Amino acid sequence: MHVLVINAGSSSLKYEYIDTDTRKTLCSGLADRIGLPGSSLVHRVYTEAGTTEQISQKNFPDHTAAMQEAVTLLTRGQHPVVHHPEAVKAIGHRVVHGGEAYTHTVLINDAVKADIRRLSPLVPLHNPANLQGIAVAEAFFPQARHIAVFDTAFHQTMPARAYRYAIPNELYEKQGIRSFGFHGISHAYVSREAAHHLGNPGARIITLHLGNGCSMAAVQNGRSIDTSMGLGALDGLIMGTRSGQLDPTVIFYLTETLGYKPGQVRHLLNKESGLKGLSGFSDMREVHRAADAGEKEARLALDMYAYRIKKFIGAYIAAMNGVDALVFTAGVGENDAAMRAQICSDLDFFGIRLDRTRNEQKSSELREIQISGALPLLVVPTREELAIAVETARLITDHDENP
Ligand SMILES: Nc1ncnc2c1ncn2[C@@H]1O[C@H](COP(=O)(O)OP(=O)(O)O)[C@@H](O)[C@H]1O
Ligand SMILES: CC(=O)OP(=O)(O)O
Ligand SMILES: [Mg+2]
Repeated sequence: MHVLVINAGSSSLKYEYIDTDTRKTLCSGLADRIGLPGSSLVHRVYTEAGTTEQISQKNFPDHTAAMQEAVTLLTRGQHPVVHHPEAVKAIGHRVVHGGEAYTHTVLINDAVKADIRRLSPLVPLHNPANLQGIAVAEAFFPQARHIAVFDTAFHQTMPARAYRYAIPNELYEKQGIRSFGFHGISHAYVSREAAHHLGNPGARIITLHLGNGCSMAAVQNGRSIDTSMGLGALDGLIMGTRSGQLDPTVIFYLTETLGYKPGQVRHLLNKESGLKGLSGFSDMREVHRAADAGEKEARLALDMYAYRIKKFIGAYIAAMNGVDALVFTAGVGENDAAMRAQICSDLDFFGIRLDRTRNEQKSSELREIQISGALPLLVVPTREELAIAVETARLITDHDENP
């Protein structure tokens, strides 16, 4: 089946057109800086002959304008991939928050959209953008079936002892306040690839998704049993611009003593914190450059980032009474050998011992980076879009076979 996958962010729109039978991406695109000056769309088409790239430097005032351009390039670009928008029959959308109701992929209808909207305050950077992506795609592809694949769904297997907060019961029972966890599409995909590689479906795996947003998961028997994000996508690890875990007292102090408004606190913790708050840079490559140039704040940011991750590794080894593999994925996890080395340093008590040469090698395939005989340390490139496409195709096939 051919599936168009849409991953809408607050100021970006990513898409991939995937053949789920061959697992091949036929074309992909990224529009960024939507609504800002200097927006652009990079559209790539992959053929037997190689990759062609078309860059559109137009200004995209909103996601609709970016999608319009994507449709134009898909149908009438230098290498059209579909001949008419009507040829697109299946569209898979990444939706970040699905709450407790969505443990699986679903066909999008008005009730599903209302639920995604209701959860928006919990993930202000994500669900509103996802809804916009759905609206725009529905307008351009009214004949297609639109499917939501949720970042929260994989973590719905967590036991109550992991997902509950120690606050009065009625806040869970009546208001639904609990931990959900995110990046589930990625944690599920890379843990499955790792278990397959190890030949052990029951493996205890710790997955480290280190991108702009960062989270870890403890996966046992293919099920998430704990994860570092919570009610929203702010808890846990230090991220590009998000704080990760902190004592809630910080929030009371900001609002009650320093006079911050709730919206200012939300902005501070989502957009001005993390690596950016510590070093001035949200992009890990720039933090490294600054640290290498001797900037102490950047060095401390790297130390804090790695230290936080080490503590979660320890926690998840305890949660699973052991571990069979660690899996690094996403932008930092896949590409940043120096950070992987810092995270793995001084964890030999757990059998974690990195091989320097293997760690430095670059590849777009799954690979092992531990010294021989040590705990498997894997780098597994995440393919969230492929995972969304496969889920979308599966749901549509199920529907058609059992209408
Ligand atoms: N070679 C690299 N070395 C270090 N960090 C990298 C490298 N390539 C990408 N990154 C980092 O990966 C992060 C983005 O990860 P990515 O998974 O693409 O994010 P997103 O959450 O937007 O999908 C950025 O902090 C970027 O600096
Ligand atoms: C949930 C989340 O943090 O997603 P992203 O990494 O795409 O921002
Ligand atoms: Mg990502």
